[in-house]
Amino acid sequence: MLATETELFEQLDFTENPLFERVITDLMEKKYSVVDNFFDAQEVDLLRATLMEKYREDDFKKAAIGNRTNEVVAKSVRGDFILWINETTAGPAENIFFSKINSMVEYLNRTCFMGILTKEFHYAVYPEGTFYKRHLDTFQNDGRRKLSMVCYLNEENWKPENGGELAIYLDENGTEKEIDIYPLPGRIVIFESQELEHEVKPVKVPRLSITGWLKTR
Ligand SMILES: O=C(O)CCC(=O)C(=O)O
Ligand SMILES: [Fe+2]
Repeated sequence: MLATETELFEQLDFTENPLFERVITDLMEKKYSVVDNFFDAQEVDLLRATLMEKYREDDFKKAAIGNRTNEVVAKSVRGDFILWINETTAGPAENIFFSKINSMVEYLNRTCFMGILTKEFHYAVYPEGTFYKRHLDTFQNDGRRKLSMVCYLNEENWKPENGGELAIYLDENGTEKEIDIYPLPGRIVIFESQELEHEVKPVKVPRLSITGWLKTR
């Protein structure tokens, strides 16, 4: 019967991905997920080299608070420098980055109907002494931001003394709980943009990353 055949094809075409399944479970249970070695050492090296090349060319801008209609550079809130990544003009490193991100997005849309339609990503460099005060990623009045994603690109020997933890604030039955996540190379953190307040603690050595948002429009 036709319907059954169609169903069968849909099943054949689908391979469960344990990593993405864990991300989904984490998001449902605690609104965030940390995946180590999402990018391997070679991929991190390539992405870091690309970031540094653009940084040296001085392409980065001081990050602003707010969107284009509400642009204020507030050093007291955040001290990072950013460069938006255009997927259509992406180089080799960024293509590797987007192909992994895209396969995860497809998986999320397919298995949990997340409805992710667009995404935006930027490189970020936090020079020594900078931070990003506690905030919610919807401060830009952008309700389309569904999931926030950060991918860390520092060198292998990142130490706790370097600071720069991502602190995520959870509400556990009315009590606040802080989770500190170190920016280890290859690690990604995904969390609910509309739900979780977070901050980047002051860094003692430059901290490199790609940050982005998966959006519903
Ligand atoms: O770099 C991080 O760990 C988080 C960055 C962040 O919160 C942001 O750019 O909105
Ligand atoms: Fe943020």
